[in-house]
Amino acid sequence: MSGICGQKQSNMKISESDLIINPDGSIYHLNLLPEDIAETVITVGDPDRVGEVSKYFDQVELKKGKREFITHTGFVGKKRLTVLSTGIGTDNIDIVFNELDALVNIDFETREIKKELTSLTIVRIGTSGAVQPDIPMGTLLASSHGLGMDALMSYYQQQLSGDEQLLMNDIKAHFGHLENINPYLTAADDTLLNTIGKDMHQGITITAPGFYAPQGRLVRAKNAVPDFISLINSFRSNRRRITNLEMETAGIYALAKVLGHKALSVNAILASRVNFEFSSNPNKMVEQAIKTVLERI
Ligand SMILES: O=P(O)(O)O[C@H]1O[C@H](CO)[C@@H](O)[C@H]1O
Ligand SMILES: O=c1cc[nH]c(=O)[nH]1
Repeated sequence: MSGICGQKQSNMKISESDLIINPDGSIYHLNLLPEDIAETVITVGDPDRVGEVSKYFDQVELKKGKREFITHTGFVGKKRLTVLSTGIGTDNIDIVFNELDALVNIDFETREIKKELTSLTIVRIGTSGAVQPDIPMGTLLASSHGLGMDALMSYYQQQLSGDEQLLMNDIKAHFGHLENINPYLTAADDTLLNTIGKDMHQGITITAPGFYAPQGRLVRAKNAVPDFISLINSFRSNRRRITNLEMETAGIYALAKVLGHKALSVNAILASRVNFEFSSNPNKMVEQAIKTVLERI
């Protein structure tokens, strides 16, 4: 088929260069067939964490992978679950979320958008650093919002709710002097936040486009934004505050909403950036996060 360029419409075929399907019928990067994924998906950053989640499955029906994208699908009791690694960063989230959505919402035979769309439930189990002194290492934190400091959502159309817009106004006022950063904001799925995230610490998670200077770390290269952690942890909007830093949540929340999926990010806090501490036993904290999410999902 020759390529149809431009914006996709629901009655148009999506071209072979916009949506790449491998010769075996699988989606380009994830290497998955539509039937390979469950409607509830756990994402993790680290490919090695996929097995740490699926070891709790009662039955594993599928293990596939390509590059950093490792997928296991199986059952916990009667519930079918997929766990999938995204690797690091929102550039990978762009790939994972567009391809997960294509697996459920595009007919791979006709290359058309399906008439009935499926809304996936997607829960990230990640690691993160806290920026508030009362959030110690070992905390399990559910992100009420993802605040992206990367560029991903400069390339997508996004509509904010009234609440998101009010919070965004305060964010723009606080961070407006950082001329090269164009922040974006999306709330968690409310139901997931109040079920899986219930009784967890909750707060705004900043998603950074890097681990070092973009998270206020100073090793040898000089930082362009001085006192970044103080700038972050002094932000307030009514009773809302920024609680932690990592590298995927904002992209996940924003693309999930754009594509009609439900998302929550649960963070095992491995670092306290204000107390200059990093966990000596990160695996134990991640294990706790995995068990808690699997009990509640
Ligand atoms: O442990 P994961 O899920 O990868 O999450 C965090 O750890 C990585 C950085 O070390 C980034 O991906 C960050 O978001
Ligand atoms: O400080 C931290 C810890 C884990 N992951 C991050 O991105 N930052």
